[in-house]
Amino acid sequence: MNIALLGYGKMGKSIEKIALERDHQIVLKVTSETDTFDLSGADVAIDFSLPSVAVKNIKRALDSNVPIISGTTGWLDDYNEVVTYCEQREGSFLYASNFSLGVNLFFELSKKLSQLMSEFKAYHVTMEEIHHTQKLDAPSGTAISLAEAIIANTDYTNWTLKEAKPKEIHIEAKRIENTPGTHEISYHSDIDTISIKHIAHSRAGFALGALIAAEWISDKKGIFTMKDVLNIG
Ligand SMILES: NC(=O)C1=CN([C@@H]2O[C@H](COP(=O)(O)OP(=O)(O)OC[C@H]3O[C@@H](n4cnc5c(N)ncnc54)[C@H](O)[C@@H]3O)[C@@H](O)[C@H]2O)C=CC1
Ligand SMILES: O=C(O)C1=N[C@H](C(=O)O)C[C@H](O)C1
Repeated sequence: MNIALLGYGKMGKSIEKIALERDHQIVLKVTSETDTFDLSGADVAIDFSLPSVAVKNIKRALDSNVPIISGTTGWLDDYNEVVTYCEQREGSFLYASNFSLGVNLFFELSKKLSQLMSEFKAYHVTMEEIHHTQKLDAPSGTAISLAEAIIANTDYTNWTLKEAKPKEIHIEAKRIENTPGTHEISYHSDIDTISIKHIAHSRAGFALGALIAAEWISDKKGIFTMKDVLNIG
């Protein structure tokens, strides 16, 4: 496949490495230095850029009739607008807050745990996410996905980075040098704590998942998630 990389930072470079190993070609690399670009030679576009430019990039790919995968986090207030834009153009679009197989399994594990724990009111849930110090958004997109799924399956109402009131999920966002991404969910009672944790050892899982999604979407039309790609959940 001919791949356009919209964003050629830490993730763009990780994706390029794995794409070449899987016999794909990188036909375009867009960075903050790029003035104009042409997507006509691309079979698929992969956006790992910045929260402030992701929507523009996604719309640009849809305007060019190129299927678009987005992993950029921190822009989801505009998600519904992007879905409508894609539907109007009969395009192909897939967003995932986390492309790694491990985290997508962790999403399922957390959902099941939240359903189980919703019956046991002595426990309250908290979350911790740790990422590298260059990360622009907090909490992580993955933490938001995890929290939203807990809210959908329990009587928690919202998440907060501040001190949690009853029915709120407290998320602690830590920033530590060279940390690719760690997420831990804990259910606390006076007697004990139950925790589940996912630790990314590198960016390879995110990059491989994004490429698998790009290969999968290249001959499809519609709006998708990683559940469609991995056939889980
Ligand atoms: N969904 C997932 O599995 C993952 C998502 N992410 C997210 O991906 C995004 C990028 O992460 P990193 O690569 O670590 O960031 P980074 O800061 O290393 O790279 C960002 C890139 O975007 C480029 N850029 C700036 N303006 C642009 C524009 N107008 N169009 C296209 N590119 C532009 C920058 O020049 C840079 O190359 C973040 O939002 C991060 O949260 C990161 C890892 C995994
Ligand atoms: O910025 C990152 O690095 C990551 N961002 C994603 C997120 O916000 O959840 C996914 C992963 O945790 C790495």
